[in-house]
Amino acid sequence: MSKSAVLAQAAEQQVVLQLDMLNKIFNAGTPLQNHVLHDISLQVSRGELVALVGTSGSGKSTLLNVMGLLDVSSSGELRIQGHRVQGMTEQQRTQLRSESIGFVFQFHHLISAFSVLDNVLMPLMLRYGKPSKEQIAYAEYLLNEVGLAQFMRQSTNRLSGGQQQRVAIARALVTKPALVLADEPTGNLDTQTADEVFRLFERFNVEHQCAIVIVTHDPRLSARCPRTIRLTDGRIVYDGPSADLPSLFV
Ligand SMILES: Nc1ncnc2c1ncn2[C@@H]1O[C@H](COP(=O)(O)OP(=O)(O)OP(=O)(O)O)[C@@H](O)[C@H]1O
Repeated sequence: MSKSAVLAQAAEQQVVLQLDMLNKIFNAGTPLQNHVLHDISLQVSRGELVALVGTSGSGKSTLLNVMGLLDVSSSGELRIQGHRVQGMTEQQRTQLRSESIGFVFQFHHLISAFSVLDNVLMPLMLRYGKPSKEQIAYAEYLLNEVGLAQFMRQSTNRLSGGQQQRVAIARALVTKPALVLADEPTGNLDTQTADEVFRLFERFNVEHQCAIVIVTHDPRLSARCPRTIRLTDGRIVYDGPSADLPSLFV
C-alpha cells in the first residue's frame, strides 16, 4: 500500500461520526410536515471537542438525537465508527448506541432510588446485567475523577445540581464510548458550576480521546471548544475553528 493510502486509511479510522446529506422531516407527507434538518454533512474525529450552536428551534437537539441514534433521519447517510446506520435493525442500532455513545442531558435523568455508584453503573447493567469487578472499579475511578468519591453509596437526591451533572458525566463515560453527546449539559447550572462541569468535559476529551459534541447556548463555553458548528433553520451555516466564528453569529 502506498504511503498516501496508509495515511488516508489511518485518517478514516479516526473518524467517529460521519453524516452525509442528512435530512430530517417530521410528520412527512402530512399537513404538519416540518423539514427540520437540511442536507447536513459533517465528520467528527477521535479527540475532537465540538460545540453545536444556533438559535432556539434551529435543529440542534434534533441533530444530536439523530447522531445519537435516538431518532432516525428521513434521508442521507450516518456512520458511527465506520458502521453504516441506515438499514440496521432497531436491535443493531441499540447495540451500536450502547457500545459507542455516551449521553449527557440538561436534566440528567438520574434514578434517585439508586445510589450514585449504581447510577453510574446503569449503562453497564443494561448491557451486561451484572457488571464485572473491573467495571465497578472503573466506575469508582470515574466518580473519584469527578470529585464524588465520598458520595458513592448515597442516593443522588442529596446532591446539588452540579454534582448530579458530574454523576451524569461519569455515567456517560463508564462504557468508554468513542463519542459523547451532550445536550445543554450546563443549561441549568450557575456560571461557576457550569465552568467546573465544562472543565470535566475538556479533561476527559484530552485524557480519553473521546469525541465530544456539546449543544450549548453559552458563547463562553462554545468559545472554549476548538471547533464550532452553527445551525440556522436546520442548515449548517458555519463549521470551523471557534476562534474564527463570524462575530455576527455570537
Ligand atoms: N417530534 C417532533 N415533531 C415535530 N416537530 C418537531 C419535533 N421535535 C422537534 N420538532 C421541531 O423541530 C424544530 C427544531 O427543534 P429542536 O428542538 O431540534 O431545536 P433546538 O435548536 O434544539 O432548539 P432549543 O435551542 O430551543 O432546544 C422545531 O421547529 C421543533 O418544533
